[in-house]
This record gives sequence, C-alpha cells and structure tokens, in this order.
Amino acid sequence: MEMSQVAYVLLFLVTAGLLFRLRRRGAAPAELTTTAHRPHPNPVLGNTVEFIRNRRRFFDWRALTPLTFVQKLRRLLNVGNSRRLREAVDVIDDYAMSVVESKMARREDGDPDLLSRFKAAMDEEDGGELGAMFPTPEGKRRLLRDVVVSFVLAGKDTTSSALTWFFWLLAANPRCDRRVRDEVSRSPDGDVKGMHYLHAAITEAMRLYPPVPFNGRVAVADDVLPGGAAVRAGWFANYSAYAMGRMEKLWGDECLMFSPERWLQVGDGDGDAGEFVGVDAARYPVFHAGPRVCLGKEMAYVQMKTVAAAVLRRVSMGFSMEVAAPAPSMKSPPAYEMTATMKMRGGLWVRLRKREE
Ligand code: HEM
Repeated sequence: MEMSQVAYVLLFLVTAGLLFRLRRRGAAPAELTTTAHRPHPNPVLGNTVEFIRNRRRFFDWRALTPLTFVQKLRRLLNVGNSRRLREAVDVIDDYAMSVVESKMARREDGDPDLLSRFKAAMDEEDGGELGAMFPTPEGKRRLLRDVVVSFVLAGKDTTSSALTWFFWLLAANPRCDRRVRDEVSRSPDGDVKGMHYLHAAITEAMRLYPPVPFNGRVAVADDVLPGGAAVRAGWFANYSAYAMGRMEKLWGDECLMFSPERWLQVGDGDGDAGEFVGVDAARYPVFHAGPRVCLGKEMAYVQMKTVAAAVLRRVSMGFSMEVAAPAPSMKSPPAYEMTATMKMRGGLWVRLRKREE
C-alpha cells in the first residue's frame, strides 16, 4: 500500500470515529423523547400536532445540551435542527403577527386588553420609553408580536401544567380532595379569595411539580454566589425548582408527601382551614425570585383557583369525575415529560359521569 493510500485510510478512520462520537454526543437522551401517540383521526390536525411535537422535542434537547461546535455550524449554515427550529419559530411568529394585525385593524371599544395597553404605550406621542426603544412601525409590530408569544407561553402552559398535577394529586389523596370540595361547597358565590385550603393545595402541587422545573441565568461577570461557589463570566447558573421542592433539608421528612396543611396556620378549629402562609421565594422558586419574578403570579392563582373551584363545584353538583389514568397513587406517580414546562406524560385522562337525578 502506498503512503497516500495509508493516509486516506487513516483520514477515513479518524473522520468516521469523529462522526460516530458526535452522533453519540448529539443524540437526544431517550428520557427526553415523547411517548408514542395514536395517529390523529383528522390528517390535517394530526400533521399539525406532529409538527409541533417534533419541534418541541427538538427544543428540549437544545435547552438541555451545551452548544457544541456542530450545533454552531448548523446554525451558521441554517441546516438540520437549526433550520427546523427556524421554521417552527416562523409558524409561531406568523400566528402571533396575525393576532397583532387583527388588533391593529380593529377600532377599540369596551375595556382595553393587555395588548391594547402595550400598543398605547408605544404610540405615546411624547416619546414614551417603549416608543423610543421601537421607533419604526415594523419594530413596534414585532414587539407586539413578541408580547403575544411571551404571554401565551408564560400564561397558558404554566397554569394548565399546574392544574393537571393538582387534579391528579387530589385523586391520589382523597382526604385532601374532601377538604378542597368542602371549602368550595361552603362558598357558593364562587369568591375564591377566601379559599385558603384550595390556595394551599395548588401551592403544594406546584412544590412537587413546578410548572417551570428548571431555570437559569448566564453570569455577565465573574462572581461568587452566597454559598461560596465561584461563577465565571459566561457560565450558566441554573437551579431546579423541581429538585428544591423535594429536598428534605428544605421541606422535612415528609418532603415527598402531598400535604397542603404545611402551608396553613392552624385555624380556629371551627371548620376553618386556617390562613395560607407563603414562604421565601429562595425556598420556593416556582415563580422565580428577585426583579424578574413572575409578573402574572397573582393572576395565575386567581385563574387556577377559579377553574379548579368551577370544576369541583360542577363535579360535586351534577357529575362525578374519576381519574382514569395514570392511576392515582402516590406510590407510583405519573411520568413527566421534560419540556420548557413540566407536562404529565400522556396527559391526565378522566371519566366524567352525569349523576342520576
Ligand atoms: C402557575 C403559573 C405560572 C408559573 C409557575 C410561572 C412561572 C414563572 C417563572 C419561573 C418566571 C421567570 C422566568 C425567567 O425569567 O426565567 C416567570 C416570568 C413571567 N411570567 Fe409567569 N408563571 C405563571 C403564570 C403566569 C401568567 C398567568 C402570566 C401572565 C398572564 C405570567 C407572566 C409572566 C411574565 C410577563 C414573566 C416575565 C417577567 C420578567 O421577565 O420580568 N406568568 N413566570
């Protein structure tokens, strides 16, 4: 064999070895992939669902793996996953832009909504802060588009994730279920403000299953965390609300149990559940903490309590609801699916039955 042939063979082996390693490093871990689903009966809807599912799977993987050289190259060349991500972002952006455009075309009457308020803030003639940041009409439309996307992401998936786990946890803990129903039935006017037990039960559900299970920041400069750990500029500083919600050090021996009572100050023993008492955001970072804490926290509680109370009231009155799957037992909790929010794998299946009069 000539020297040049040997060189080719060596080059081939090195390249093949390198590609094999990169493939292995790049492969999405099995636990991040979604479960198999039955084909959707409507092919158009089915395709859309599949499209979103694939994009989401890809997003998870990107969020959880460091940016490798190959990923950077793909982004630069706009191929593979990077191209698919851009296409998916375009689908979402187009939808959000259509919402903005229909708002722009409509004359406002009645109470202004959030989007109108953002629009008004940008249109301020005296050069308000937002108006100055986005001076061109195109820039303003793009900002409004991003507002739509952020609020849908921030407000919809989070509360629906929390309520899914909440209803499953109630089914797995009949004693707590009874207490919530008692409280809801004692307030027929539907005022959720005074429902302390319900508030505690939702808070406790989010301790065990936080809708945003992990979160992080990138350090802009070298720093030392309060615990003494050094962080260099450009490093990720991540935390997991999921892990923190299950730490014995923070929540005691019964950290894995669902116990809304841990959030209640003992009542007067007169059927009163007691007052809800919250804790420091550093111990319960479900809504994040500090200057970028969730802006919708109070609104989220009102929404979740209203929906939960309405469902439970209706269930108590005319229907019975039974969790069909996953089987409600704290000994075998449902699997979760790691996306940007914490979903129950396969969703929560319930059976509703109209009660006989
Ligand atoms: C159970 C429900 C919710 C949970 C667990 C939750 C959690 C969070 C978390 C962890 C963050 C910090 C994200 C980050 O900066 O890394 C955040 C930010 C935010 N949330 Fe929520 N959220 C919920 C519901 C809502 C709702 C209903 C809205 C509004 C309709 C909302 C609006 C926002 C906004 C605007 C921010 C950005 C705040 C900023 O960066 O200054 N959230 N949320």
